[in-house]
Amino acid sequence: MKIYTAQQIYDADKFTIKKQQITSAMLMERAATELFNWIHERLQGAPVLIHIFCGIGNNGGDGLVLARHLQDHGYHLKVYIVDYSKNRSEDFLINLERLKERKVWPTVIEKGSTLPEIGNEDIVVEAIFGLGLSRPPADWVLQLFDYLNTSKAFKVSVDIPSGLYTDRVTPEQQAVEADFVLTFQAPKLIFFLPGTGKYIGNWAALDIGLDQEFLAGRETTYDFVVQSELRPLYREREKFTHKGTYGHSLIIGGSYGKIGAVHLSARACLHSGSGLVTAYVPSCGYIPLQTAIPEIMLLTDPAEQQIEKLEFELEPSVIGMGIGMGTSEATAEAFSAFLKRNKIPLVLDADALNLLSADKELLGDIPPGSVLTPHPGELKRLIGSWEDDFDKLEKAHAFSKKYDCILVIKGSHTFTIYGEKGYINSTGNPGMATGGSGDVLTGVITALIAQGYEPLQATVLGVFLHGRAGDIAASEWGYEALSATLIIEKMGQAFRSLVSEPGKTGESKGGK
Ligand SMILES: NC(=O)C1=CN([C@@H]2O[C@H](COP(=O)(O)OP(=O)(O)OC[C@H]3O[C@@H](n4cnc5c(N)ncnc54)[C@H](OP(=O)(O)O)[C@@H]3O)[C@@H](O)[C@H]2O)[C@@H](O)CC1
Ligand SMILES: [K+]
Repeated sequence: MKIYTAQQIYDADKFTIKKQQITSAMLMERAATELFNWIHERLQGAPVLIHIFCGIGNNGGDGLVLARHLQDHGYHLKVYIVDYSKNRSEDFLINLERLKERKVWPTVIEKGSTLPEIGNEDIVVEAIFGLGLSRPPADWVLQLFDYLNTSKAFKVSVDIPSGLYTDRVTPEQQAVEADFVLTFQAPKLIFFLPGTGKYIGNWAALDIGLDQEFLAGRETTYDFVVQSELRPLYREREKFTHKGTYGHSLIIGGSYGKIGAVHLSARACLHSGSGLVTAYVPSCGYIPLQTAIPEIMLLTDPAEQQIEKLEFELEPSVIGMGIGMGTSEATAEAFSAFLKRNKIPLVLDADALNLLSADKELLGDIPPGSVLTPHPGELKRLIGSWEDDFDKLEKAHAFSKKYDCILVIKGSHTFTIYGEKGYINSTGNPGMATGGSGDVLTGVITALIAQGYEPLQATVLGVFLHGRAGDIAASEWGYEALSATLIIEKMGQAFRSLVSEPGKTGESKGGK
């Protein structure tokens, strides 16, 4: 699902109006009717009080159309005009008249107005600012946002939470904290970034009939990856194949006290379809791993407690490395010498990333197309600190281009960055913020590369499947009890869900 910029949406809006020979007021009618349908389907005429706060632009116009439909269907409502500018849009004015024709007279809220009482059981719909916010709102408007935020009423934002920009974060950012955002046509990038996503409890994208051909022809930087896009990538197994068909993964890592990380990664790799899995660990890992996972093979470093040599004859299809490896001087030396010799594709995680951050010259030695999977702390060490999420993305793209690597920015919505493009994951849940979850992801991506998926496909698919497995596990265990082992146990179901379940599109969890 492409993520369009505000300008691309405005362009699609104009194009659609021209091609379909409709007026902009008709498009607004269509958009706001979708809003109404969505709300009406859920409320079914319930006698709840709905407060609709409208701005004076087209976002406010949407609010007015919604108010008219709600009125026509007998809902209880109070409508307010947040009068932050005298520059009313044409379609706002048209719909204000239409509302007045129905004897609904909105209350004007301006600087110094007493704000309306909002009951805990009421519903607030806010259509104050949409894509058009271009400068900081006046203080009294910010106070209104605060007032809405302190209310316990369920808050729905139209298109985006008022106060958020679509292309930047400001340090003093103040916005409506929406329980639900009903957004037009496609989700916006800010829904998925930690700094702005926290204003969005949940969201749904409403199809307002913008021209599909025009939209499909737009180049976008980001894609919100949904199941229907991944299904064609998935390669079903054929009958006359053998374990050699599905590659040989080598998982390198572990140190005294952290052999479990390799256990998780290797087991995840095994359960994600790698034909063969070998682990390379310090000697102390031999017995526990051999006992715990009989399906894998083991190579051991001559050193007992940490990796110090990193030499082996094996020629695997791909290597996943760094998990639980430690960053001692001896390990760092072995790692650096290994990178100079190695030509095999790499998936680098944890301490491999920390060693790369400590000696950035090593980045020149990683094979092109390698996958790096940092969590936020590791990312900061790799690309340097950032001012806000937009700055972070810019730095991540630059890093990916400079070292020709795939960067996985782990988070509530994991971003996979490769060159100019970014892929936003749609699966996963807060229960997955647990030790070992990242080790599992490394194993999953490694397994997919071993099976012949291109590294970028393997990463995007692996991140999705890892999150899906976590979602399946969470539905059984809840967030608190979720563990990395439970995620691995659901990998099979995650793969199966790709082919057996219709993909959910257009609606998702937010960042709260
Ligand atoms: N495109 C589509 O596909 C469709 C779009 N639709 C809807 O239109 C919405 C976009 O509407 P919009 O462009 O009129 O902008 P909106 O967010 O209502 O802001 C109003 C105006 O406020 C102004 N302004 C800005 N900052 C300010 C500030 N701090 N303090 C004071 N004033 C400020 C600024 O005008 P300015 O003063 O800069 O001339 C701005 O234009 C979109 O989110 C969606 O809901 C649907 O109806 C149909 C399909
Ligand atoms: K809004």
